[in-house]
Amino acid sequence: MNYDRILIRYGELSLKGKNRKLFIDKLKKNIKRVLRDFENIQIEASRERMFILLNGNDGSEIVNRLKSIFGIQSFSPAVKVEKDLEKMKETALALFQKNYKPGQTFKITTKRSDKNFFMRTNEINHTFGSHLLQNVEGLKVNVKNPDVNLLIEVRHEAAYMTCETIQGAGGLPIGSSGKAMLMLSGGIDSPVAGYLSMKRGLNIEAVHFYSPPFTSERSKQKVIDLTEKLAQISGGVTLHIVPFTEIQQLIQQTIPENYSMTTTRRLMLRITDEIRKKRDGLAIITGESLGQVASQTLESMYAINDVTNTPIIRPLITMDKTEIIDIACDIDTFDISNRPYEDCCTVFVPSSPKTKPRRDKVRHFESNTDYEPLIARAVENVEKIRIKPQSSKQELFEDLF
Ligand SMILES: Nc1ncnc2c1ncn2[C@@H]1O[C@H](COP(=O)(O)OP(=O)(O)OP(=O)(O)O)[C@@H](O)[C@H]1O
Repeated sequence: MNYDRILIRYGELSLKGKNRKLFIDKLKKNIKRVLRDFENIQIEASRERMFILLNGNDGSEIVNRLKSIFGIQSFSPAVKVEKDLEKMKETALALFQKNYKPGQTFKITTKRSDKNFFMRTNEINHTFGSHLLQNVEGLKVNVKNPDVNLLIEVRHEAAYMTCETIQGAGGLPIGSSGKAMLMLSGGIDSPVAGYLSMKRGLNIEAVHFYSPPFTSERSKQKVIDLTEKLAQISGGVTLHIVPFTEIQQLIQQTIPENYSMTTTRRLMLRITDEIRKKRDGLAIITGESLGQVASQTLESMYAINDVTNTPIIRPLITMDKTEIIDIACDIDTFDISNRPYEDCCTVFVPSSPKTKPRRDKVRHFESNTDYEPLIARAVENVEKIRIKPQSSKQELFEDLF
């Protein structure tokens, strides 16, 4: 008895009332994209469940790819069976024998969403439990901590059976919450902020400020590689590389040193906002975490945020560095972020930046310079790169199929 499909549970989508259809459509589209190289799979979606019909394809690789798709709470390789008691028993036994090793314990868990099915949940558990006990020698039940949990879902159209439930990535399907611009430095934090935003359904485009010759090709490559990691999750990310040298040099000449970082951040935000407008985004994402460095005190954020009314999303704002690093390791960006190449902000960092800059002061310092033409020029000269994921790696789950 081999699994012939994958049953997908939506998780949080079930809370979304009227938007449900939109979310399910997005999820279906995202799954299709991730599995586009599997030629004859079929995806069937209903309000409660989605099914991927394998039609002879490699299930282990499909399982592997599904693990990182947002909007999936959990999923199971499964078999579909007609709601005929004898056929169900036969299938349950065959499936169990395939997944059980002598000496292991088991239990049956039934989900009966077809309320017209002639047996109730407990009755199904008992009937199938007895059937397995009668047919598998030495088998024992363990309700609390079984080695094998045979799940039976009795649905309207058929019953489904599985011995595996795999944790999904959770969250909402990418694209279901709209588009936002991620300010992506070469550091540890901003890729994590991008990942968490995608997890809540945001489609992201990345914006990176680059100051050659003070920052090298290798620092640019680092940001491309980080974007590639994010693209692996979403299927593709547009990266906007903003030439920033001219503006940074002007800031050095016109702004008192201890306020130069505040102005730098304000100009980055203004430019990102201009790119956002052109790209129809609705928010800006940063990797800021409260109190982490001088630019991330509340006073600093207040002075920097002054330049725009656009929502600024800061997914890491309350997180500790260790928590951020754990996620960076999970999403495989930590080692890239740790490459020792300079960022435009580290090159121009003042020796003692103001940790509590005042908004009126920074406005005053900037009032002597017309930044508009420089901002327009930077936006005009943005280098736009569409970054696609590399082909995904195959790991784990071979033995399920
Ligand atoms: N060169 C850059 N290009 C684009 N965004 C940047 C750049 N430098 C900083 N940012 C944005 O500003 C945020 C705060 O940057 P800062 O250097 O103060 O903090 P950080 O803790 O080092 O963040 P990160 O680890 O993301 O670099 C970053 O998370 C990022 O969103």
